[in-house]
Amino acid sequence: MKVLAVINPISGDTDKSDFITILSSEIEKRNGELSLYYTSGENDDLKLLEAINESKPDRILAVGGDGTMLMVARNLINRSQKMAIIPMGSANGMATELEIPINLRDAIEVALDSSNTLKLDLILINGRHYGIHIGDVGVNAQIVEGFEKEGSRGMLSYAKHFLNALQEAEMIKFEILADGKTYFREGYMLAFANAQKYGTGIILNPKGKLTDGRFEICIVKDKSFESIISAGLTKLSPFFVNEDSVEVISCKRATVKMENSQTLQVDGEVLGKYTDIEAEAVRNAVSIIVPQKRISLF
Ligand SMILES: Nc1ncnc2c1ncn2[C@@H]1O[C@H](COP(=O)(O)OP(=O)(O)OP(=O)(O)O)[C@@H](O)[C@H]1O
Repeated sequence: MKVLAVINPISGDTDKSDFITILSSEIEKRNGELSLYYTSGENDDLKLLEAINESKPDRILAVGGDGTMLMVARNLINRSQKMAIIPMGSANGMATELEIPINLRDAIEVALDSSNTLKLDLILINGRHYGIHIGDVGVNAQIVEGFEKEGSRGMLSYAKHFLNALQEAEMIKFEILADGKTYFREGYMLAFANAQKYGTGIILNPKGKLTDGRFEICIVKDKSFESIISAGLTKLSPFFVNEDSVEVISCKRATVKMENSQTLQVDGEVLGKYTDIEAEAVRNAVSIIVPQKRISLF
């Protein structure tokens, strides 16, 4: 078995050298071959494709957070290689969602030995940005933006920006065209959700399925949303955003228009400010290795 590990050296602010030692020895035990690609944050898409063409791996391990996972996933669309996730980010939303173990040895075992794969949908935003997890405008995008500007990482800093952004949150008017139907709505945020929850464990979209060829537009409408502060701080107990404060529209394709341009974040990356956002589900775009036995069924 040929394995390419795509490693984000800075994700989660953790050193990856112990992990690489364990991974090398586990691959050696299985008579496999390991190649490493370290992300630089510059031109990684192109360089990763070169690394894949050179090492011709059977499995590709995304070692980092959701951002690293998305970078690997979007480069595997229409390719035969399967990807696995080693959760080593500051928030590992997709790993949690897919029930990938947080314990590194267990995650390595799944990545190397499981034959169970899911064909995951992606969301294509404005025709050129892929998302795998959750993208949004409004209060959460402002937190991510503040977080990025400060150049800080980690949950505490996230919580600080969370509080600032919540205090300044404004109602935004949305004109939504989803699968041919028009909706006029107002809310503190609007999310394009492929998955159910954020990396913090906040469940935004309880009906989300990663493999159904659809995504959900979730409009958060009231300030009871403030209660998610506690969930943002603890990371421990999953918190359901009050059902009455979120409207969920399930669709395959949507356009959202806003009066004033709003910051858009997708999977933790700020893409810029937009007044118009188009989103489209890309069905079964990438094969992801998941544990042999999973509790929830997708
Ligand atoms: N060598 C590097 N130096 C600086 N940034 C990098 C490097 N490699 C990747 N990146 C950046 O790391 C980000 C992805 O991080 P990822 O989501 O995997 O981990 P994370 O710790 O969860 O991140 P975050 O702290 O943003 O939540 C991308 O913005 C990418 O451009």
